[in-house]
Amino acid sequence: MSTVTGESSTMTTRLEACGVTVRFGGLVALDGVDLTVPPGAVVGLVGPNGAGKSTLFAVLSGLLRPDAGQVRMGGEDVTRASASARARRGLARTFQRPELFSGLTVREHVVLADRVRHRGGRILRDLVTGGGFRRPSAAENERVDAVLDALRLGDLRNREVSGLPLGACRLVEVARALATGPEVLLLDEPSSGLDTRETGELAATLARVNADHGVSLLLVEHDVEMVLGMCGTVYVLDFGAMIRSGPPEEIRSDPAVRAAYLGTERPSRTSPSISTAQGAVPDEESR
Ligand SMILES: Nc1ncnc2c1ncn2[C@@H]1O[C@H](COP(=O)(O)OP(=O)(O)OP(=O)(O)O)[C@@H](O)[C@H]1O
Repeated sequence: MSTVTGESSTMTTRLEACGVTVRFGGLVALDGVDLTVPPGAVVGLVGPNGAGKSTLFAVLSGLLRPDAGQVRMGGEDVTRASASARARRGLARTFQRPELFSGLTVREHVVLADRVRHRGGRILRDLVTGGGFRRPSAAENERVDAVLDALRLGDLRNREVSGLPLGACRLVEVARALATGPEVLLLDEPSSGLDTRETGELAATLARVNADHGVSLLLVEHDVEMVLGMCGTVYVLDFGAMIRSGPPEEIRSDPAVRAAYLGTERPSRTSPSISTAQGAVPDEESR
């Protein structure tokens, strides 16, 4: 990406996809896709079923290497960097189905993440020697409590995560991610399985995390309303192509976006296996 003066603007972005193409056999799942996550931004990625959202998420998080194009962090090419190498550079993620350790408490999840950040490779030695389970130091307690309080998880801190409601498990994942000190947090379908009230609460919490910690957020979501409500910039994928990006008010009224969601005026298909679009972009009147 260049400015009109030809000066590269990539140093101002935390995470970037540049011309990313992914093919699965004859199917073009992503076709030269661009996406930018600036510092402190809340960015959303939406699209009908089969549009390529999960594929782009996998490329950005380092689980899938693209056939063409680049992924950059802070302007540096990380396309060939592993997921763990990207994590060390400040990328964290949550999962559609929370990946937590059932025997550990909420607090222990965050303590472990804090130790990964502050003790680095020594945590492996600690786990072998039993040091990983030592009592947290005063400094660790202070940092962990700050994260738990930020996510309003204080009352649940000593509860084992097994048995917690899904909404709380999602917050534990976010807390664990925050404790690693990320610059960018990728959220994979954060509203999945939550009801309207829980989704609203989660959106408010994420907005607070973004405002208070300056962490850039990228949400990949089926819940278009959640994305339009909380993101400053929304990207819309359809059939592997980025058909629009812009502020929510533009996206909401864009004819191409509405057509993509309503399944009309579709571009020609690259594969007959692509499923029918579901859901619709809500208009202002129906909100
Ligand atoms: N491993 C794979 N092998 C072959 N085709 C794949 C593979 N993964 C995804 N696809 C295809 O790539 C296209 C994009 O899939 P992807 O899962 O990225 O879409 P999506 O937008 O996340 O869809 P959904 O909203 O339904 O989760 C689809 O046509 C899908 O069938």
